[in-house]
Order: sequence, then C-alpha cells, then structure tokens
Amino acid sequence: MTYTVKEIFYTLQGEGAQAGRPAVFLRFAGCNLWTGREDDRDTAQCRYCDTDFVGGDKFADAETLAEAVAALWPGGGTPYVVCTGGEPTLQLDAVLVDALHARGFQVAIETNGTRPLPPGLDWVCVSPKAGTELAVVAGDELKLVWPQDGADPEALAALGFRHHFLQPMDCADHAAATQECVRYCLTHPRWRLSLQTHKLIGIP
Ligand SMILES: C[S@@+](CC[C@H](N)C(=O)[O-])C[C@H]1O[C@@H](n2cnc3c(N)ncnc32)[C@H](O)[C@@H]1O
Ligand SMILES: Nc1nc2[nH]cc(C(=O)O)c2c(=O)[nH]1
Ligand code: SF4
Ligand SMILES: [Mg+2]
Repeated sequence: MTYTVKEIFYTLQGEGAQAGRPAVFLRFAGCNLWTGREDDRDTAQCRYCDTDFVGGDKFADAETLAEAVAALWPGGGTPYVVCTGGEPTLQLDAVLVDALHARGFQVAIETNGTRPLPPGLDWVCVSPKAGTELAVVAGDELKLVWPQDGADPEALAALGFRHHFLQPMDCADHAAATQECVRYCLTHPRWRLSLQTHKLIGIP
C-alpha cells in the first residue's frame, strides 16, 4: 500500500521511559481526531496538538519506506524507529512493521489509542485523549498530557500499562501545567513526570 509521510528524521526520543534514546522518527500524515487545520482546532476531538502533520510525501510501498528509515540510522546500537504522526495507526500495518524488523529495527509507536494496532510492535505508547474511547487498553507506557479536562488518571492507571507518565501540556501556561503535573505525581506516586526534553534543548 501507499504511505503518506510528513517527515522522517533522526533525533533523541524526547519523552517517556525511552527519553534520551537515539531514534528515527517516522511521522505519518493525517489524524482521526483533528484535520490539522487551525480553523478546525476549536471543534476538534483533540485540541492541544503541538504538531504539523498535514501534507508530506508519498511512498509507494513498505520496502521503499523502510529503506528511507534505515538510511538515517548511523550504524551500531539497536536501531530504533518511533512511528508517530498524526495518528500512525491510520497507516502503519504489519507489512511495514515486518519491513522495518527485516532491517534490524525495534519498532515503537506513539498513538492516541483509539484504533487497533498492527501486530509485532516492540514498544507501545498510548496517549489518551479526553472524550474518546480507547481501543488499546494495554501496552508499555501510558503518557497522559496534563492537565486535560475530562481525563481521569486513576481510571487510566487501572488499565494494563507498565509505565505511567504525566506530560505537561505545551500551552500558553506551560509553567502552570508543569506544576500541576508535579503536584499530581507527588500525591499519586504511581505517576512519573515526562518532560518534552527535545523542546528544552532545542532538537527536533
Ligand atoms: C503529536 S502526537 C502523535 C501521536 C498520536 N497521535 C498521539 O496523540 O499520541 C505525539 C505525542 O505528543 C503529545 N502531545 C501533543 N500535543 C501536545 C502538547 N501540546 N503538549 C504536550 N504533549 C503533546 C501527544 O499526546 C503524544 O503523546
Ligand atoms: N525528540 C522528539 N521526541 C518525541 N517523542 C514523541 C514525539 C512525537 O511527536 O510523537 C517526539 C518528537 O516530535 N520529537
Ligand atoms: S491525536 Fe495526536 S496527532 Fe492527532 S491531534 Fe491529537 S496529539 Fe495531534
Ligand atoms: Mg512531537
């Protein structure tokens, strides 16, 4: 199948339990919770997105796309690719996961959790959005952007995730959001703080 990809870049994973790990980011175009148009933001199901996922380039098949990902790995270590977007579950399929595995990659996903996952993923990060229904109720990490009206951290903590992170919402009052996360983690110590470290140090 054809894949529409916004961008592919090599950087450090900035967030969650794998923060600091070198990774190729494969950012798919499109999302099921927002068009990506600023005009639609206030009526979208997800309204706080920090990412441009509109447009991008087409890749004719999984082999071509996996080659483009592999070309960015410098050699050594365990190759790691983070599939994100936009919402990667709209496009990422078993054929592409297999093509990435065939090139030695561990395959991670960043997803809003509203759609089923392809088989074979090595790391699953779900970031739930208030008001949506989760199709993915277990995985490696749950990363809740906080504070988020309508989201219930304790209900989410009862699901089958190994790690639980609160990530301050990047918004007009980022400092207040960060303090809210700190306060919540201190009073509910199952949760840990995830900072978007790439933004702090100015890398992609
Ligand atoms: C851009 S999303 C793409 C993947 C997927 N659609 C999702 O929402 O998980 C990547 C990560 O950034 C987080 N994120 C998006 N906007 C954010 C914001 N304004 N502040 C903090 N984290 C944000 C998401 O919750 C998700 O964990
Ligand atoms: N460095 C870096 N780490 C990230 N972790 C999740 C990201 C995403 O946009 O999905 C992201 C990103 O955009 N950059
Ligand atoms: S679900 Fe993810 S990609 Fe879609 S609008 Fe929300 S944060 Fe952005
Ligand atoms: Mg990002």
